Amino acid sequence: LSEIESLLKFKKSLVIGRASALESWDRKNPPCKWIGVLCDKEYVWGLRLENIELSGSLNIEALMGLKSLRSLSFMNNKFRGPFPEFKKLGALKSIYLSNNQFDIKIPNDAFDGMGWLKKIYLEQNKFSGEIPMSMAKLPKLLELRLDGNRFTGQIPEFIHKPHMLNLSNNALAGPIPNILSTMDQTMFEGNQGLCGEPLEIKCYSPYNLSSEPKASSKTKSSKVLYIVAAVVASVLAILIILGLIIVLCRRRRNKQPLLSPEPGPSSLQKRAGIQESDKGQSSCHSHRAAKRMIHTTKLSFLRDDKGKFELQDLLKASAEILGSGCFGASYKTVLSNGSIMVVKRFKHMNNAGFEEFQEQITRIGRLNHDNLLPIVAYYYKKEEKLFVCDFIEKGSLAAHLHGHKSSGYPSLDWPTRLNIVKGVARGLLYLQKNLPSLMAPHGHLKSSNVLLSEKFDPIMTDYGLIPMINEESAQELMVAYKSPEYLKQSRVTNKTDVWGLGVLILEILTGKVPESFSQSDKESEADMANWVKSNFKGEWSKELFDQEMGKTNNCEAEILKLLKIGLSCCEVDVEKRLDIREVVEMLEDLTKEREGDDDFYSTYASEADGRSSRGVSSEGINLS
Ligand SMILES: Nc1ncnc2c1ncn2[C@@H]1O[C@H](COP(=O)(O)OP(=O)(O)OP(=O)(O)O)[C@@H](O)[C@H]1O
Repeated sequence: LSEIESLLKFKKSLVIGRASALESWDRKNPPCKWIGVLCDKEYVWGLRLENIELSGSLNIEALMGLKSLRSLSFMNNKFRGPFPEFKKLGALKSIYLSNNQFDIKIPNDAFDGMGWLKKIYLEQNKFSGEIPMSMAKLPKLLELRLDGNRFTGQIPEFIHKPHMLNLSNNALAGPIPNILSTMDQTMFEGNQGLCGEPLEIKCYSPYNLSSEPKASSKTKSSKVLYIVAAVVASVLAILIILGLIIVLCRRRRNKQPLLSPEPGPSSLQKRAGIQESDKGQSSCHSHRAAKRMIHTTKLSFLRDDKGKFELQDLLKASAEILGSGCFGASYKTVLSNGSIMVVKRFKHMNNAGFEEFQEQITRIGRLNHDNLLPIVAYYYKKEEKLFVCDFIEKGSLAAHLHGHKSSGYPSLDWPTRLNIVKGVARGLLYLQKNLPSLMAPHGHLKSSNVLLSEKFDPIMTDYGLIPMINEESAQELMVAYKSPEYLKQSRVTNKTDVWGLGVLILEILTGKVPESFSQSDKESEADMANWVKSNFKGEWSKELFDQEMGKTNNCEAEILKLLKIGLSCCEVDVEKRLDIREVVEMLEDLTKEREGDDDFYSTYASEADGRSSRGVSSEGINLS
């Protein structure tokens, strides 16, 4: 078959959700002009069909006519069904199937004979069963992502250590093979049964016995022990479930409502139009129903340092609207115990079912970092989600940069701005390490989602939400999907948050609103970088930088360095863009020369007119 015939045959096996997505796949155009077909010297070397709601089957056999084919990407689609027969394409170097709906076991020999395969991305599907042995035996494997699936059993012995491996959030058990023991521990997190280095969980019998080749009698006894342990665990689990069901049924019989009777519309209720939930009318036939009932009628707490309060307390409290974003409005409410909380109401959040939602929110709830605002509690109902968190008095970075005159706060000075950038970068690095299953662990970084603490340290909100937001709304509303890689190649990568940070740096330095550069082709934030690039002549210029920054106090060299870091973060080519670890290091280096100069802030304070806290008044402007 010619390349055209092969591709058209392959297309026939696809069901295309977005009707016009493959319109260009037509005989009248050469295949190298077709959408998603990547060519090198007129030969097809890759297919990149991402984010176009593809389903149906992947007719790998049809692609055998493409002799130069090396890379296949079908990420972010709706494929399911049998595992594609990639091994028929022995010269493939990379396979991307992330974020699809595969819910099958991968045959053990699925990768046999794929001697050139370097990259396998299968994360965020529902693959089950054991990790295939043929995968662990690939001689050139460099990058492997299997996170966010349902793989079970032990990790096979890899014949060599991949550069990048992510097995987090599966159901793997047993000892981590020695060869992988020096990898980052986050790559194994979220697997209940794994033990050994790099996790801080010691392997006890039976797994520590089976980690090395053993005499057959030992293997047998470890198997027996394992079976006994599994039986005991199952019996215990059944007893706990039965106990829970009995407790819930008794509660119901005693007619103890989970929510007290509604006294009439309350303030938050009135303002937000929040409906009271089903009041637990469901029967308690199963544990699952019981569990769901709890979560549809009560607030679920992720932290307990705020004391417990009920949904009713929130609904009764007086509420003030803080603002409305793309996903809904945020309200400030004062509880009867005096705590001031913010309730954010989320629309467009039905991407994940109840269990997936809960998994993701639990992951977010485990995070703990000074530059991340924790979610205190949440309320789940199919059509409505509420997130509750602390009220941050000083409000958002956006308000301080673009509306400080009306907010009554002085404008932000240079050291404060630099401190904000550093904190945001550290927070992003932490997110990347701790939510490794997400391509863009923040995904929605913008100045209104950076709040400022009492000491003007940044506290980020609205992170980790991508898996929960409806796909179409995410593509329309979330910052990550406005990145050049999404607009040009329909992909979000693990450097997408870096691009968001770059835009934030440019916003902080220029005082310009990124959205004001919006064009009809929607490449708004990339245009802000272009604007800076075309106005930056490599040296200090009064026009480029925010006049509200006040005196720059001989820090021009540092400011210029930060601008260059910001521009490197906005590099359109993802490969050339810095990664977040590099950005953090560069930011730490930026002020190395004045390290140990504890007087920096105070000197600054004394020289900046009218500076209160860590801001300067606009009268102090003196950009030299
Ligand atoms: N915990 C909080 N404390 C103080 N102000 C907050 C808090 N959470 C949000 N805000 C502010 O409330 C306003 C509305 O926030 P909200 O998150 O609803 O929308 P947004 O950030 O403008 O957009 P998006 O919905 O895209 O995140 C913003 O100005 C935000 O900075």
